[in-house]
Amino acid sequence: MPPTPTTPPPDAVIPERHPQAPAPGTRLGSHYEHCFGCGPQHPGGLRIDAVAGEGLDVTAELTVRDVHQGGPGLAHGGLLTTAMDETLGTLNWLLHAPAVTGRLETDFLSPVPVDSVLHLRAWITGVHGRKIYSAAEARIGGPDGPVAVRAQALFVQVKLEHFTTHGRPEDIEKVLDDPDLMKRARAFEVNP
Ligand SMILES: CCCCCCCCCC(=O)SCCNC(=O)CCNC(=O)[C@H](O)C(C)(C)COP(=O)(O)OP(=O)(O)OC[C@H]1O[C@@H](n2cnc3c(N)ncnc32)[C@H](O)[C@@H]1OP(=O)(O)O
Repeated sequence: MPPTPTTPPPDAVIPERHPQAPAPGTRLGSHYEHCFGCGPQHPGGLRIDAVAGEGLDVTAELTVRDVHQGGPGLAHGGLLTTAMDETLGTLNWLLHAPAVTGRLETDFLSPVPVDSVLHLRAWITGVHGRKIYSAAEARIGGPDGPVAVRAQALFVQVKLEHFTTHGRPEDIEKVLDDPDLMKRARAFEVNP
């Protein structure tokens, strides 16, 4: 496949796990209670709860439900892209720095029927300055099942002010009043 903006440059590095990264096997939970991808307080969200891997990698599972349909009985492509984005986003826990998706490329290799259990895996492919390169795949039915979706991403590390500057003021206020709503902010408050 030819290089794209999500292909790490030759001088990108594979960093060490951050000393405060969650231990392998740790459930990473939600970075924000109302996040569509992972938030337990979101009424219709995906509630992805990734698990830290041994290296710079994570795994997660998602059961495709009726409400995720695009075509009859099949998962919507945007829904699948969201699941990839969220799983890739949890890699930032391993580097212990907030980052947002700058670019996300998704390849849909096969249709994903409703009721499928998707086994998601994401891993870091390189870091270059503030740019974090990563890749992910979703397999149907098990960790060794057929690959249905592949993705490559470029996340850009940002300061927490990214959220306080750009977010809707009432939501920011709620987080400031109750930092438990945003696990990431709390983590950095405790471990700056
Ligand atoms: C609290 C933790 C939250 C974690 C959530 C993770 C899960 C959810 C994932 C998401 O849904 S995040 C939400 C969707 N993404 C966004 O809303 C991001 C919107 N975009 C921005 O805010 C800015 O464009 C961005 C922060 C990504 C970059 O702006 P900056 O002004 O900080 O940086 P700059 O534009 O100088 O770019 C920095 C580098 O990244 C490169 N870059 C940025 N965007 C790019 C892009 N789209 N494609 C390729 N390269 C890109 C850029 O070329 C440059 O490369 P160099 O350092 O080599 O010069």
